[in-house]
Amino acid sequence: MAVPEADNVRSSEPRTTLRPPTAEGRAVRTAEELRTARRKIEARGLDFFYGENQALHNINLAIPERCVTAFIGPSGCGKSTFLRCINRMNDMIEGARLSGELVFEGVDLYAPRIDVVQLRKRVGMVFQKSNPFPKSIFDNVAYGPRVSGERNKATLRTIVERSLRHAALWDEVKDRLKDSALALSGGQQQRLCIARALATDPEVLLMDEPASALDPASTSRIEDLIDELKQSYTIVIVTHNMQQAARVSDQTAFFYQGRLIEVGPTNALFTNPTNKQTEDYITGRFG
Ligand SMILES: Nc1ncnc2c1ncn2[C@@H]1O[C@H](COP(=O)(O)OP(=O)(O)OP(=O)(O)O)[C@@H](O)[C@H]1O
Repeated sequence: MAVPEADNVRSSEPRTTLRPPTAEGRAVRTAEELRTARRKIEARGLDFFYGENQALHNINLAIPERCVTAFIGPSGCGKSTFLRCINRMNDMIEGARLSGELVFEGVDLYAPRIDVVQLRKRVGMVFQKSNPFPKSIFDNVAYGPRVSGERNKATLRTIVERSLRHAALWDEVKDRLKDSALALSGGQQQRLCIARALATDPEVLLMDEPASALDPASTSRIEDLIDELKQSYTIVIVTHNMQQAARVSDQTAFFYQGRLIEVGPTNALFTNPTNKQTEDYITGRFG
């Protein structure tokens, strides 16, 4: 079955055949490029616990710089938990505990001297449900820089325009920056949230099912945007939509029951998985 061009296939749809990704029009990194890319983030023997419950087991995974890495796997397998380890969002959960190493640019993210506020500036996050603040479009994007102490109006205007352009939203909103962000469509709100995440000039963008609440046209725009953004940012995306993973990512990691079962170049993983569980999942035998 061919991959539909701009659909929004839900995980509940039957997946009956192995589908190669449509690389058409997208700058997919080759296996060699992935292999030689700088390792932006690397998990080494990472275990993660919610109290007594171990959610991640001995994860060893390198995330290459300026590439898109997709996390796939059935519900509850630990994709979001791992994503949230990268910006230490799990820190806020009582009883949560991590062991092993999670290295960002050569530094262990869980070392005692790490400044978590600084880390979250370098690692932006976009959630499944767009969550603009009940403020103007401008103030949403300017929020992060203002919190960081930026007061110069001209600088803020420059940052807002640059971020909205990067998020492919500028042309749609440039004449109504003072309007409420809540008046934007769902797809526009999600791109606004991406602009807000970009405004603090992060190096990494974490996206937890960023398009799952969007219509097909908005989904397609977000996917195009991801493809553009990877020229400048390292992107990690959690998705239930395997066709989306195939379309947007360079590397795919398959998780199952808290374990990383297989990781590899997306094209290879979808066309020729080395692990039986991966094959069963991507062909829809479970999930
Ligand atoms: N805040 C939490 N407190 C306790 N347990 C949690 C918490 N968040 C997740 N878990 C548990 O950790 C395991 C992994 O959950 P996680 O949300 O990371 O999986 P997932 O693969 O992202 O799932 P989904 O695709 O449904 O979002 C599950 O057993 C889940 O119940």
